[in-house]
Amino acid sequence: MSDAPLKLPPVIPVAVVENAADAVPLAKALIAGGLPVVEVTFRTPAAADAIRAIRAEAPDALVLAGTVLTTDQAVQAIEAGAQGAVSPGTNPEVVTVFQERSVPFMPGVATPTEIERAIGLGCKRLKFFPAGVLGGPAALKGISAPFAHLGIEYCPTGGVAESDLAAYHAVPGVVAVGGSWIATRDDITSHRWDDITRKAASAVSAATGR
Ligand SMILES: O=C[C@H](O)COP(=O)(O)O
Ligand SMILES: CC(=O)C(=O)O
Repeated sequence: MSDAPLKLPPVIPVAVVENAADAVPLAKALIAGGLPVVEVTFRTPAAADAIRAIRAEAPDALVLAGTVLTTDQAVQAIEAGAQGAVSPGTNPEVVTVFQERSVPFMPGVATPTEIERAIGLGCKRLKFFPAGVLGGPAALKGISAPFAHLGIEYCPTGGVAESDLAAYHAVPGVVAVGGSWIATRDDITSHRWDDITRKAASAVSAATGR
């Protein structure tokens, strides 16, 4: 992220929340699985309210805003209490909003040129997206190698399965890995909280080897 680094758990569940009332049970299900973090994407109108509800009622969870594509969404995310944010790409205006308010932000990158550009904007933690179709851990290892001496950190996301976690975490600079399989849109709308807890615990175990 571009500002003070957040302490991130090894896996970041990426969530699409249709109904803000589902946000707190979702966060509590993840916490119960040992994964006190959720990325609430701005892909639904409920995102800001969902973030606000989690901050108020499940304060043990780290709440990130995801799919922040515009400066308006960046401001909404910050005002709702997001403790960090993520985008699929790098929009300099969005980067500036988060930097001016000292909220950690991970812009998305897919190429060495994009990494250089993000570094030039002052970002030190980057989302590698969409990691799977870009070539997975081997691609991230190769693309990130020339920047290793700069201490750039990565959160690969997109097309990740639990079975990939160990390989991604073995890539230098990887601090967390994101994915939607732990709490799918359907899991959330169907209130499958026990399934989410189980998948969160399994992901932590796969990522940490414990
Ligand atoms: O960052 C957001 C992505 O949609 C997560 O990708 P995924 O659904 O392939 O896990
Ligand atoms: C895909 C992605 O990076 C996001 O939704 O934030």
